[in-house]
Amino acid sequence: MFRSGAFVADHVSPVAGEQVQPNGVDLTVEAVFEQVEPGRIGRDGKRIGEREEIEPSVASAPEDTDAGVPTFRLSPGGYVARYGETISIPEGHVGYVLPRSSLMRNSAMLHTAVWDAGYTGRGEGLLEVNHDLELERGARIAQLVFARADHEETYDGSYQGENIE
Ligand SMILES: O=c1ccn([C@H]2C[C@H](O)[C@@H](COP(=O)(O)OP(=O)(O)OP(=O)(O)O)O2)c(=O)[nH]1
Repeated sequence: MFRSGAFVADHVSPVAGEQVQPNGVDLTVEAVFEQVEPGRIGRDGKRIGEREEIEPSVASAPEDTDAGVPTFRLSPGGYVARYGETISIPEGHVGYVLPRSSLMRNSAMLHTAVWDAGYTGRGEGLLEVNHDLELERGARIAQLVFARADHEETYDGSYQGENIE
């Protein structure tokens, strides 16, 4: 059974009222990276390839609708997007992040994996861009939902506590 958005919101920080949806909490994009070196997935262990952070630009022309708002201007390619919220998956639950459909409607997609019980961090997703895309920093790109789930242990992997200042 999936939990309510109000329940999910208790495990997301920071969260504004407008991010809380009936069945989950909207996540925003805080940073975007482009991988520049090979990574490796081994039978034991893995190495995450080096990345470069994409700098958002700020339009200053008064006629621009996004004047003053840092905006990632992305050409087609694969990017790693970091969410703006710290997420904690409570025991007895599993998390899923689903993309906002407006991304798909703009020929982009957010690919995500399983969020384990016990994980805390500011996680990441793979942003696939198939057509030039302007993404304002802080824009909502995804929704986090929680389902009740049995588990033996809690998450204790290398991403525990990632990206928390
Ligand atoms: O789209 C996702 C899915 C998960 N996570 C976080 C939460 C999850 O608990 C953690 C680890 O995910 P997973 O277990 O799939 O990664 P792994 O490659 O198996 O890492 P590890 O070896 O640490 O288990 O990463 C994300 O940031 N983004």
